[in-house]
Amino acid sequence: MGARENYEIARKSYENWGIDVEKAIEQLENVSISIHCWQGDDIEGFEVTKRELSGGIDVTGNYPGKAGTPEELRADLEKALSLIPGKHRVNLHAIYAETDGEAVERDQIEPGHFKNWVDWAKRLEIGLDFNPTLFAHEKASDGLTLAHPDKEIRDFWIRHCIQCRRIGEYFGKELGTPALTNIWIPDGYKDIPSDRLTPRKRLKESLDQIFAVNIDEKYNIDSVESKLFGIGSEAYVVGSHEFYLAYALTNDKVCLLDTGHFHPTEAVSNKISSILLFSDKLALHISRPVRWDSDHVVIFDDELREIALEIVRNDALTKVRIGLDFFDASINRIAAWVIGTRNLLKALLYALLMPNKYLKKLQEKGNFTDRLALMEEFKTYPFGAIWDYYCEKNHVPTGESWLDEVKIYEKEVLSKRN
Ligand SMILES: C[C@H](O)[C@H](O)[C@@H](O)C(=O)CO
Ligand SMILES: [Mn+2]
Repeated sequence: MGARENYEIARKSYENWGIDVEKAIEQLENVSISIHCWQGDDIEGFEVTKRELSGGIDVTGNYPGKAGTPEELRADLEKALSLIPGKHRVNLHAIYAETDGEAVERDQIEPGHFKNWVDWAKRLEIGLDFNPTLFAHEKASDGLTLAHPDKEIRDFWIRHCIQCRRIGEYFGKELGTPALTNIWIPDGYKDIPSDRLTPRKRLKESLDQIFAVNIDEKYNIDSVESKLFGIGSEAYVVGSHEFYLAYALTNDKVCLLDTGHFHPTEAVSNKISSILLFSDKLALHISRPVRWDSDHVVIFDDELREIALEIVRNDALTKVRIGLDFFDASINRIAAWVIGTRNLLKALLYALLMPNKYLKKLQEKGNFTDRLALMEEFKTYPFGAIWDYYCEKNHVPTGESWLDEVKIYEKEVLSKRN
């Protein structure tokens, strides 16, 4: 039986529950995932002055074929994008600037250093998102940046973040879709602090200065990303969840939740409805923490489906900017992007194909038996046939056949790199 016939049969099973499969497909086609460029080169970037990764994050593995130039990274991203259904965005970091061999300090970077990325995005008709890089730098060597006691260091990073917002604005203007410029900082302490408040006051003041520069939200949207702990900041992180949630809500900024930045038993899916009740915007970094913020490739697990369900059930597909954030150097890096992004899209399709309205009604009536029974039965509905049809409709390989293309690319391109 062909994919089309399988799809028709599957569609009927969903339609028996009043689910409009064509509409679900249409909704998914409008979702743009922000795909992080840093999976492609283990967060090395292209700065002329090469620096070690720091900031309490780490990439492990040494799978061959890593992108070493902007051209290679763009080619790898293009390969990955060709295997993922739909139109997506690419998320850049400041360290991916192209400065023509000249060492440019981070507080001096400019939109022009990202012209090649913008030209590339124009050709692909995709949007770009952005992040200042407040790690892997001598001015962040003690693990403090925007909350640093030294004003000179704080000012350096404030200037960097302002420049990054201008770069985001440039992306938005050139590409016709607002960039999300996300601030994440590593600031924290390894051991129990004697004063938690003062660094937080400094971070608040630094953010106020960064956002005092007026940039039209038509072009650039600002988000702030919290964290629970990092390597070397186990006891205290200045930009905690409570800090940034309060900051975002009181300053009309977007709160960004990274799924690896909470206690291991805490679920980000459970936070989405609460935030959306008080804000009309939210951003996510979907990752997979394994025992800690390990940034494993996203898999089709319970929490991913639950996050997708929360976005769909609450009609929030247009309110939530969904991004990915993982970096695994132990497997083919293009496969990592494809696996993670396809899984996220699968989870959204799964959520769109649930009888969400009916399930809500069951809960309101207190019929928890039917609620549980249906939620479980839908796990084995013929979802795979709808997914295959979706891939076919969007001209990308179905099932695992995309892997053959990655293998060919590995043989013809990656294996020839130094
Ligand atoms: C490289 C990213 O900006 C970084 O992963 C950040 O988003 C983060 O999640 C740090 O743990
Ligand atoms: Mn993140």
